[in-house]
Amino acid sequence: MNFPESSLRSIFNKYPPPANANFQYGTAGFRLNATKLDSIMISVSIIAILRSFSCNNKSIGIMITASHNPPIDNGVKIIDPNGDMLPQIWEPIVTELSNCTTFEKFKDYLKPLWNKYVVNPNIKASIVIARDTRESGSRLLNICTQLFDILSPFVDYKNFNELTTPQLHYITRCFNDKSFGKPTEIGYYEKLSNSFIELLTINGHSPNDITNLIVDCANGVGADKLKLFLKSTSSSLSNKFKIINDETNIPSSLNVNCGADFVKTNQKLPSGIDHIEASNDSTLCASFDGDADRLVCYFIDNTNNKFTLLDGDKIAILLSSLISSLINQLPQNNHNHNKLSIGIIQTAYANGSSTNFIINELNLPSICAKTGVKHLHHEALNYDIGIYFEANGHGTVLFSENFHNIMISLLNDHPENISIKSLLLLNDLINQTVGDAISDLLAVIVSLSILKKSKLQWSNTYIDLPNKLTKVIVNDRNKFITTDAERKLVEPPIQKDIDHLVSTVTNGRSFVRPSGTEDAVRVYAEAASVEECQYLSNEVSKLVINAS
Ligand SMILES: CC(=O)N[C@H]1[C@@H](OP(=O)(O)O)O[C@H](CO)[C@@H](O)[C@@H]1O
Ligand SMILES: [Mg+2]
Repeated sequence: MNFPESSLRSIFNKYPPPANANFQYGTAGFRLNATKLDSIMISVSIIAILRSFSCNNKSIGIMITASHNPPIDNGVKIIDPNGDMLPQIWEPIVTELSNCTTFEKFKDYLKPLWNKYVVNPNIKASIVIARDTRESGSRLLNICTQLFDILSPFVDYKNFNELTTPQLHYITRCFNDKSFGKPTEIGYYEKLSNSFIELLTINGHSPNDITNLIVDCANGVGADKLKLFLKSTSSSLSNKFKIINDETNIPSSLNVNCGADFVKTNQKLPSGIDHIEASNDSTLCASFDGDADRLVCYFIDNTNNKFTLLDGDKIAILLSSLISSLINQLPQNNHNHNKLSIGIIQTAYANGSSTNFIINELNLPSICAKTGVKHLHHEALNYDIGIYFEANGHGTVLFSENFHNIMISLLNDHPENISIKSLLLLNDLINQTVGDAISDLLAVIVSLSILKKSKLQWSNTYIDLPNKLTKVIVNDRNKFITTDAERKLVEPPIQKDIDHLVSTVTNGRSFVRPSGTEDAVRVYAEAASVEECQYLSNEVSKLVINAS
C-alpha cells in the first residue's frame, strides 16, 4: 500500500478548496484570481506526478503564469514530456480532482488513479517547475514544492524559478530528450544564439545590418530573459535592441497599457513607444505578452501616418515565404524534397486576406483549427513542416523527423548548400515545443534579412480586410455549441440568420463561439469596408443577445 494518505491529508487541510469549488482546466490550464489558486496547486502537482508515472517517469513541466491577464490573476498548466500541452483526456481528471471539496472525496477520487499509475514506487516521478514574474508566483510555486517535499519518496523536482513559458516547454523536452538541447536556461540561449548568428552569416548578413528593434516586454518575464539572451550572445546584437516596459520589479505594471494583447486588441502603440520613434524607417517595434509566448510587430507607416500591425497572420506568412523560398532553392538532382509536405494552420480568427494569400499566392494548404494553440499544434504535426499561428501572435513552426532526415541526406550530397543549411538552422532557431516570443522575433529578423524585405514590404504582402472582435456577455456561454472548427453555430439555432447577414455585405464573414478563457461569447466579423464590418458585427451581436 503506497498511497501516502497522511501526507496528502495534511497538505490538503493546509490548502483546502472552497466549498463551492467549480474549477475547470481550460484552454490555458487554470487561470483565475491568484488568491483562489492555492488548492489548485495541490491538484495540479499531484496530477503532474501521476502523468510522469504514466509516461515511464519522464519529466513533466508545471508552469505558473496567467500570460496576458491582469496582475492580480495567476494560473497554472501542465507540460507533457515532449514539451507540448497536457493531452486533452487528462484535463477532466485535473478538473475533477480540483473540485473535490473534502479530503474524503479527494482521496476517493485520487486513490484508484494513484494505484493505477504508481505501480513501481521505487522509480520516482520527475517534475520541472517555473513561474513568471507575477507577485503571487513565488507563493504558489512554494505550495507545489511543499507537496513535492512531503512526497519526496515518490518525486524528484527541479525548480527553475523565473522562466518564460516557452523556456520551460523547451527545458521539459530537453530533460526527456538530451539530443534536443541542454536542459538549462543557458543551453536555451546558446541554441538560439548559435543558430541565429549562423543563419545570418551563411546568408551574407551580420548582426550589424539587421533592423533596429524596440521591444515592449509587457513588464513581464520576457524583459529579463531577452536581456540575458542578448548578454549571452555577440555584443553587436544588443546594440540593435532597445528594451522597454521592462519593470519586472513593479508587478502591478504587468500587461498594463502594454504587451502583445494590448497592442493587438487596441491596434495602437503601447505606452513607452512614441509616435516619432515608431515612424523611424529603420526601426521595427515588437511586443511580447506577460509570459513571452506571443509576439506581434508593428510600426507607424510614414506614407499615411497610420499604426500598422504585423500580427500572427503576417508572421506566419513571412516565415512561410522564407521556408518556401528555401525549399524552392534546394538542389534539383534529388527529388526527395518534393515529398515534403507543408501546411499552414490558422484559426477562424485569421484574416480572410491572409488565408487567400496562403492559398492563391503561396500555393500552400491552409487548415483551420479550433481556437487554442493545442489544437493548432496538433494539426501542425500532420505535416513535414507545419506552420501555425493564432492571429494574436502565438505560434511556431514544427519540423518533422522526416524533414530532418531528408535534409541530412541532401546535405551529405551537397555539404555547402546554403538552403539546406538554412532550413536545418531554422529548425534549431524556432522553438519546436510551443510559440516563443524571443525565438519568433529572431526568426522574423532573419526572414526579413534573407528575403531582403523592408517592414513596409512585409506589411504590404496583403492588405487585411477590416475586422472586428467583440465580447458579448450572456447568461450561459455553455449554451453556445459550435461545429466546423468553430465557424458555425449548432446551438442556439441562429446560424441561418448569421449566414443571411453575411450575404448582405461584400466579402463578409462572421462567426460566434464561446470563449474558453472568459465568461463571454466572442463575435468575429469581417467585410470589405469598415462600415460593412461594423454593421455585420452589430447585427450578429444583436442576434446573440436575443438568442441567449
Ligand atoms: C480570439 C482569441 O484571441 N482567443 C484567445 C483566447 O481564447 P478564447 O477561447 O477565445 O478565450 O485565449 C487563448 C489562450 O491564451 C488563446 O489561445 C486564444 O487565441
Ligand atoms: Mg502568453
